[in-house]
Amino acid sequence: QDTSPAGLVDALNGTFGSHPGMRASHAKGFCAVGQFQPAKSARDFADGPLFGQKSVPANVRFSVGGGNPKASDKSRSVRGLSMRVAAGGETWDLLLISEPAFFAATPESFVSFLQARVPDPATGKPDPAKVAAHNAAHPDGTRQPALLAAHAAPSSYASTPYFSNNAFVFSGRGKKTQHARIVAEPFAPVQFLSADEEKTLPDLFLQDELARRLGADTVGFTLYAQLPAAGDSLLDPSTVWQGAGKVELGRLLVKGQAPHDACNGVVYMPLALPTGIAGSDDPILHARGAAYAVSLSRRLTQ
Ligand code: HEM
Repeated sequence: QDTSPAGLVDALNGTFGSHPGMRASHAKGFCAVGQFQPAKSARDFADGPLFGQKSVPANVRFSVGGGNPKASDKSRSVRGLSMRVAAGGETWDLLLISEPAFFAATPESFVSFLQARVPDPATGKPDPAKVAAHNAAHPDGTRQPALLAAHAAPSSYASTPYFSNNAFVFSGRGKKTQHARIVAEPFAPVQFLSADEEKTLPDLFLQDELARRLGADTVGFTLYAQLPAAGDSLLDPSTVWQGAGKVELGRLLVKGQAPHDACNGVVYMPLALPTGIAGSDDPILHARGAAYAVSLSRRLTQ
C-alpha cells in the first residue's frame, strides 16, 4: 500500500475522482472571515504570544467532507471548519470536523478505507463486500461511519460542534504540559436536519443558510481544549474520547463570507501551530501535512 504523501492523495482521488482546481478532500466549501478572541485564562494552558492577543483576524473555510465538489449538503458525511489566525509572529491553523472520531487510526488504514469505497462501476456505489472486508481488517474504520449513520447532516454550519480528533500537546504557564484534543462548540443550539428536510431541501443550501444567519445573528464557536480521561488514546484519532473536562481557549466569531480567493490559494496545515501547542505522536497527524501540500500543488497546477 502506498502511504507516501502522493499515495494518500491518490487514494482520495481514486475514490472521489480527480477534480481540477479542487482540494483532494473537503473539495466543496467556501471562505469566510472572522475574529479569534483568546480567553483570558488561555495562557495558563497554552503560553504563547498568540494567546495574549485581544482579538486576531481569522481566515475561515467551511466544507463538506470528501473529494466530490458536487456532494450534497444533505449527505451524511462530515462538515469541516478550518481557521488560520496569525499574530505576534505566530500562525495557528486549526482543522476540525463535525464528528468526534476520524475514519482511520493509521495511514495504511486510511488508504484501505478509501480503496474499499471506490465506486463499483455497475452500481456507482461502494461494493458492500469490500467495505465488510476492510471493517474486518481495520475495526478503527467502523466508528466514524457509525456516528454519521446515527443522525442526519447538520442543518447549518453554525449548528454543529467540530472536533480535531488528533491530540495536541499544550504547554501553559509554569511549563506544565498536557495532552488535549480541540473542540469547537457552536453558540447556536446543535441541530440536525429533520427527516422531512433530509428529503425536501435542495442539495445546495448551507452557504445561503449561513448568509441568512450572519445577517440576523452572531455566528460563532467557543474553542475548548478537551482533556483526556484515563484510557483515552493520545495516538488514535479514530476513537471517541470519554474526556475529563475542558479548558476554554477562546471564541471564534464568524463575521461574513469571503470571496473564493480568500482561502483557496492557501492550504491549512495541521502542524502550523503557535507557541503553547505542539503536535502529539499521533501517526495520522504527522502524515497529513505533506499530503495537504501535494493536494495544494495539484490543485494549483492541474
Ligand atoms: C492521513 C490522514 C489525512 C489525510 C491524508 C488528509 C488529506 C487531506 C487533503 C489532501 C486535504 C485537502 C488539502 C488542500 O488541498 O488544501 C484535506 C482537507 C481537510 N482535512 Fe484532511 N486528511 C487527513 C486527516 C484529517 C483529519 C484527522 C481531520 C480532522 C479534523 C481532517 C480534516 C480536514 C479538513 C477540515 C480539511 C479541509 C481544509 C480546508 O478547508 O481547506 N483531515 N485533508
